[in-house]
Amino acid sequence: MTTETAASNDQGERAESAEDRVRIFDTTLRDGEQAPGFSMDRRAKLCMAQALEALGVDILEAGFPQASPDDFAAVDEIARTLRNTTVCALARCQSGDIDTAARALERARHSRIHLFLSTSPLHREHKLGMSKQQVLDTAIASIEHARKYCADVEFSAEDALRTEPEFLVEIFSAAIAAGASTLNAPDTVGYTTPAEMVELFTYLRRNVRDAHKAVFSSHCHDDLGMAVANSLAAVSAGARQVECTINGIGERAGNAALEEIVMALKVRAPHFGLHTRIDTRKLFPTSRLLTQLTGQAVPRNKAVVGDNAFAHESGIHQHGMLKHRSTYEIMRPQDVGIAETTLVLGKHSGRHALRQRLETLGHTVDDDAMEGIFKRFKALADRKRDIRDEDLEALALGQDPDAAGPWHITQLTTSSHLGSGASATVKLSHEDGREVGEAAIGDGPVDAVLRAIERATGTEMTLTRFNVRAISEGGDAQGQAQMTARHAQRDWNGSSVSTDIIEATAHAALAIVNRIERQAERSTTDEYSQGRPLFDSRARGHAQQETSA
Ligand SMILES: CC(=O)SCCNC(=O)CCNC(=O)[C@H](O)C(C)(C)COP(=O)(O)OP(=O)(O)OC[C@H]1O[C@@H](n2cnc3c(N)ncnc32)[C@H](O)[C@@H]1OP(=O)(O)O
Ligand SMILES: CC(C)C(=O)C(=O)O
Repeated sequence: MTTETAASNDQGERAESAEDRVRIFDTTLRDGEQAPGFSMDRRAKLCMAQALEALGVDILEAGFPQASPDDFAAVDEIARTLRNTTVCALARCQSGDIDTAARALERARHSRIHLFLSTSPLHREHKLGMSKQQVLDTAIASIEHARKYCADVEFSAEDALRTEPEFLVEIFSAAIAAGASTLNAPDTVGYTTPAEMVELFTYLRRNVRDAHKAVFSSHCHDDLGMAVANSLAAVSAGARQVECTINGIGERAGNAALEEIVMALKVRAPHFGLHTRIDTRKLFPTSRLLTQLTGQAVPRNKAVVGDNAFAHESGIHQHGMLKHRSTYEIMRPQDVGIAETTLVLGKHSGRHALRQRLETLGHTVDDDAMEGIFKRFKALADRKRDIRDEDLEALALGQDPDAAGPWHITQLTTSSHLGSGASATVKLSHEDGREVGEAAIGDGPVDAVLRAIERATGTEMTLTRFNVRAISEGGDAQGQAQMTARHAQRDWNGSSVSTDIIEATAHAALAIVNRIERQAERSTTDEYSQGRPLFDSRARGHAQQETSA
C-alpha cells in the first residue's frame, strides 16, 4: 500500500490538475460490474484491469471487497498486479468494510480507499435512519479510520445532487479536515441537469473550507441520458476527477461513458482547455474486451465505439466523406482505435460510394455500365439488409447475386461432444456439376465446419478474424458471422446471416472460398483479355461473355 503522504503526492499533481488535467477514475469493475448482467469473475476483472491500466486510467476502482470473497480476491490480485495506476476499493462508512478494503489493497503500489455515505434527506431518513449529525460524525470517524491505512482517501456524499448544498459544504469541509483528498458529489440517481451541476460545483468550490486541498469529483448516472453532459458540466465548473465506465455500464441506465468523456475533452479541447492521460487509440479495443468478458454488446449507434460510429450508409454522406472526411466525421476512427471509416452499401447509398467500393474490389466501371449496376444494386438493397462484397462482385460481373457461387451448400450437419470437440459433415455442389461431401472434427462446431469446407473445396485458408453476433432479438434472433481468412498472401472477408450461427459460419466461410475462386477465374479471364478492365467500354461485351461462360 502507498506510504507517501497525500500532501507530498497530491500537491504536485493538484497544481497541474487545477490547471488542465482531468483525472479519469474508472469504475467499470465496481459500479459497472454491480449492474445486472455485467458481473465478472476475478479472472475477467484482472484481464480488464490490465487493459484499463494500458488505456491510461489514473484511478481504477477494482471492487467492493466486503461484497464477497471473490470480489476481495479480485481487488487483491489487481492491487498486486498494477504498477502505475492507483487501485481503489470501495467501503461503506463501517470499520469492518474499511478494514477489509485496506487488507485487499495491502499489496498495491498506489492505493485509495473510497468511502461513501448518503447525505440527502431522503436517504438519511428512509434508508439510513440517521440525522445530519450522525451522518457527519460517521463520515468523519470513517475517514480518520481509513487514513490510518492509506494516505489517499476519497469521500463520496451519496445522492449529493438531492442533498441540501449547505450540508454538503459542511460535510466536505469536515472531510478535508479529517484527511480526505478527493471529494465526490455523485448524481446517484441520474436526476440532475448540466446547469445544476455547474451551479453546485461552483458553489462547493467557493464555500468548502480549504477547497484547494482536495480534488473535486463527479460521478453521474444516466437515468435521464445526461450522465456525460453532467460530468462535462462538472468539469467546466472545476471538477478535476470524473468517475466513469467503459461503454457507460453501471447501475440501472449506467454511468457516464469513459470513451465519450475522454473524446469530448479531446475533440473539443479548445472549448474545454483540458486534457486526460488516456491513450485514446486503446478505447475501441478496451470497449470490445469488455463486451467479450461480459457477453453484453454495445448498441450499433453507441458514440465513439459502436459499429456505426464511423460507418456511413446514406449516399449524400458517403459522397461528402469521399470528398473530405471532415464533412461528416468529427474525429478520426484511428484516434479511438478503429481501423478505418466504413462506407456501408445499402438501399440509401449512391453511385459515388458504389463506384468506389467496386474499384476497391478490382472492378473499374464506366458510366454506362454503372447505370445498369446501380439500378440492380438498388433493387437488391431493397430486398436485402446486408449487401456483401460478393453481392457487389456478382453485380459487377453481370451475375445473379442471390446465386453467387460457384460453391453452394446442399447439406450441413454438426454435433458437439461435451469435453471432446465436435464434428461436421458438409455436402457442397459446384457450378461445374461436382458434388462433394467431407467430414471433419474440430475443437468446436465452428472449427469442424471450417475444416470440412477446406477439405471439400481444396482451398486452404488461415482464419485471422472471426466474430459472431446477434443482429436481432428474441427466440428467432438472427446471428451474423463475419470472418477474415488469409489465402495467397491476401485477406479475404466473408459474412453471412442466419438464425443458426453454425449455418451462418459455414456460409461466411464458403463466401470466402467463392471469392477466392471467382478471383482466380477473373485473373485467367483478364490474362485472356490482355489485361483490359472488365467494364472498360471497349472490352465490356467481350469480357462479360468470357466471365459468364
Ligand atoms: C450508490 C452505490 O452504488 S453504493 C454501492 C452499492 N453496491 C453494492 O451494494 C454491492 C455490494 N453489496 C453487498 O454485497 C452487500 O450489500 C453488502 C455485503 C455490502 C452488505 O450486505 P448486508 O450486510 O446483508 O446489508 P444489506 O445490503 O442488506 O443492507 C445494507 C446495509 O448497509 C447500510 N449502509 C448502506 N450504505 C451505507 C454506508 N455508506 N455506510 C454505512 N452503512 C451503510 C444500510 O443501512 C444497511 O444496514 P443494516 O444492515 O444495518 O440495515
Ligand atoms: C458509491 C457512490 C460513488 C456511487 O456509486 C453513487 O453514488 O452512485
